[in-house]
Amino acid sequence: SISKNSQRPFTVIVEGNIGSGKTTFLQHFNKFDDICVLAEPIELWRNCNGHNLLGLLYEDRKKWSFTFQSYVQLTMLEQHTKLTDRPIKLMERSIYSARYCFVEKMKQDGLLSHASAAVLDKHFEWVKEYANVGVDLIVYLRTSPHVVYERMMLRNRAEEKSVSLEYLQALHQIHEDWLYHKTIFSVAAPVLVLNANLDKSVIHEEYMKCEPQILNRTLTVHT
Ligand SMILES: Cc1cc2cn([C@H]3C[C@H](O)[C@@H](CO)O3)c(=O)nc2[nH]1
Repeated sequence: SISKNSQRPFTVIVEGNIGSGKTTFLQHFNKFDDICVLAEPIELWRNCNGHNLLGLLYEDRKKWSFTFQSYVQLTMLEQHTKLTDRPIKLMERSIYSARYCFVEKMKQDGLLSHASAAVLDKHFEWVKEYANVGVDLIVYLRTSPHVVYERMMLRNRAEEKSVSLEYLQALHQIHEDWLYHKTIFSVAAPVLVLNANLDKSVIHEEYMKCEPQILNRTLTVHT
């Protein structure tokens, strides 16, 4: 039988810490007509019917974590299932990093009650089972917490003023356990690890290394 994935484009997700260069990576691949590039829908999180959920999150994590992650999960589901006539879809983050990195961290920090986490988990499990959210390749922009902390401070995103080095270190460790050591959650697809500590002046050579894998149009029917 034709599986639910047969209509899906070759789907690549780019994962990494805050400040790991995901936007720069996506921009590098914008030039290919075959690729539908989907940046993280941060503007939706900044304006949900006029509410800046991202701002609220960083003002009071305990109060807004559930609200924020609920909306993130919906917007990422929208991106996963967004139709495109292009053979390849390249997404910044995913429904997987939402659950395995950010929700996980909020659970660890007690910012999500067990009840709230259970509701997010039920929603995630349903989506994984019944929605078209399959992935074919994960690009892991691997960085050191000190490097991304510097970049985050330089980028100076208003809402992120309160983000600490400790938070980035914890988020880094969760990404490492998930995508490098593969010791915590299931990994949805093969992982390509890039050294994303490299300076902007040479990082494009590192990105070019994975062009063959990303531009590869597997003709296999997804089973
Ligand atoms: C999927 C997903 C992305 C994402 C981003 N964020 C935060 C980290 C950054 O400060 C900002 C933009 O990535 O949003 C989050 O708290 N939870 C998330 N879940």
